[in-house]
Amino acid sequence: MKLHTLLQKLQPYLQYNDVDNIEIQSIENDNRKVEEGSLFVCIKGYTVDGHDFAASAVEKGAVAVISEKELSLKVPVIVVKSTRRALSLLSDAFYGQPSQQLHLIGVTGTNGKTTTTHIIDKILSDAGQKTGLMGTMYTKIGQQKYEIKNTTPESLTLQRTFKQMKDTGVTSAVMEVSSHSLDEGRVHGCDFDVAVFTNLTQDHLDYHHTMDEYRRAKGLLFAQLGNAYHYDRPKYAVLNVDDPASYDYEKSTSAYILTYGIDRDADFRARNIEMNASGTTFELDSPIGTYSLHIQLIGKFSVYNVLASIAAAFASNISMEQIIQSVESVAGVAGRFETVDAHQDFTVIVDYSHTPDSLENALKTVQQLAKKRIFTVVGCGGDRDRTKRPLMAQITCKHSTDAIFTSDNPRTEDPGSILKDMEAGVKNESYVSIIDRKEAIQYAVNQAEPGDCILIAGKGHETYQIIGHEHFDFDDRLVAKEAIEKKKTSSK
Ligand SMILES: CC(=O)N[C@H]1[C@@H](OP(=O)(O)OP(=O)(O)OC[C@H]2O[C@@H](n3ccc(=O)[nH]c3=O)[C@H](O)[C@@H]2O)O[C@H](CO)[C@@H](O)[C@@H]1O[C@H](C)C(=O)N[C@@H](C)C(=O)N[C@H](CCC(=O)O)C(=O)O
Ligand SMILES: Nc1ncnc2c1ncn2[C@@H]1O[C@H](COP(=O)(O)OP(=O)(O)OP(=O)(O)O)[C@@H](O)[C@H]1O
Ligand SMILES: N[C@H](CCC[C@H](N)C(=O)O)C(=O)O
Ligand SMILES: [Mg+2]
Repeated sequence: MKLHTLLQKLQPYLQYNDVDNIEIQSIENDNRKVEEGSLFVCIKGYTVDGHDFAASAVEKGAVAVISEKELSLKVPVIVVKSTRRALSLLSDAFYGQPSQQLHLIGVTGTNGKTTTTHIIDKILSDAGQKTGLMGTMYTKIGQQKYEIKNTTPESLTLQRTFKQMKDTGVTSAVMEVSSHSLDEGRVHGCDFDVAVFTNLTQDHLDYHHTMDEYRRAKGLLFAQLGNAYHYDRPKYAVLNVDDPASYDYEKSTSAYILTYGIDRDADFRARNIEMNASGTTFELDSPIGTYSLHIQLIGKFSVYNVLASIAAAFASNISMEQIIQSVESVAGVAGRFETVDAHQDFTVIVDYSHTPDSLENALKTVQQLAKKRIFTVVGCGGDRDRTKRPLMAQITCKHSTDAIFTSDNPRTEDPGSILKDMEAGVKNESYVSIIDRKEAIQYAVNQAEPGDCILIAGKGHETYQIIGHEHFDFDDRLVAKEAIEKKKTSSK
């Protein structure tokens, strides 16, 4: 593609000299990936400044550079106010605006994004569509899964992935949209058709600093959604009426609104919810009638995720009969309230609750199921929101009989200091702190008696533990199984 054509997408009112004949073969924002013919975009990051790598990018073959300041280089340097924004718009243009050719559903909110995207993906693929999915666990194109670094990748990867989806026949894509990605503008240039809001509770205050800022970041998804009757495709915002942030988002979007909820009246409302160990039943009021559902998922929070998914699928023109058939057959998402079965006589649940709200929801659900003691093994991630640590410790002590604090992913923080931050929230409570997560799980397993329940919270599907900058193999589900086997062997 000609650089001149690309730049017109960026700043159509500006004339560019010396760029007429420059052909761009690729866009890169990492000098290590630059090849002959690349356009290098300098991003001032949180750890390093991409502008420092511009000269090296040119040596490797970059034919032009997008920068936030003048640079003295032997290739044209185009100065823009925000290179992150430029990267999003240029990537969208370079790959032929692929998201406009997909039915794109974005899901944002503190908790439930991964679960909701998976339910929506199942409904759409059961309806015969080839789908794409992007989120915390992986990128999926059809049945093929690819590793992913961020929940929402940066714009270059994102647009390249949309192009790959489009080229392989995907018609609908569903993705998690993190608050970080909205704040950094990774999703500028994405043409969303449906935007879903799950909920807003405390997390990521290390990044956003205040809940107002965090709420504003999530709201950007609804603000960028576009008009209800713009283009030939209607746009929908799917909002949770039981969460007050929805009222802000409703004001910030000009898309059609579909609401869901349990406690308040909504377009999609669940009533008469009944839960047992094998699933949940409820009555669903919808704009086109009332239905009875039995889902295999457990907990009030699961009902919210199912309602959000139903509304998003409805906005995607799937019939209610098809939607209900699909949601009733969803068995669960890996690492989300996943039970570990090693033929033991107590229950072990691995769950990805790593925020105060999700931990409380998970524990309240465990309380409804547990017959006897509840052991909770939980830690808090390092290099992340410190203020959630004492809260998570309080919630653990409040809803468990036995609280066992341990390490999550300490990253570059001292695991002992993270535990101290947790312990500060529960000065008058009883708990045990065991830094080593494997030992903590073994401790809970050794104590558990028939009928007890162990909740291992925080790491869900993760198959690693990050200590320092290194990833070590660690899977709560496997570690719990091994611990159970060890207990059985030692009691023989
Ligand atoms: C704090 C934050 O958001 N960081 C994100 C940010 O990284 P950064 O700004 O620090 O980048 P950097 O490493 O300083 O590099 C700056 C520039 O120099 C370039 N570079 C760098 C080194 C080099 O040798 N050569 C070079 O050219 C880099 O390619 C980059 O363009 O931009 C990167 C690209 O988009 C992200 O991968 C990275 O996410 C890091 C890994 C991260 O941990 N992010 C978390 C906080 C996050 O975004 N989480 C949300 C999920 C949250 C949730 O699920 O609730 C997410 O969407 O993943
Ligand atoms: N709707 C919900 N409301 C509150 N808690 C929920 C909800 N859905 C799931 N949870 C809890 O949050 C945990 C994480 O769920 P999920 O992975 O779907 O969320 P997420 O928003 O994708 O999280 P992340 O921000 O880490 O990507 C689950 O293990 C469960 O304990
Ligand atoms: N998307 C979240 C995941 C947290 C998972 C938890 N295990 C941790 O490491 O804190 C984050 O990056 O903050
Ligand atoms: Mg997720």
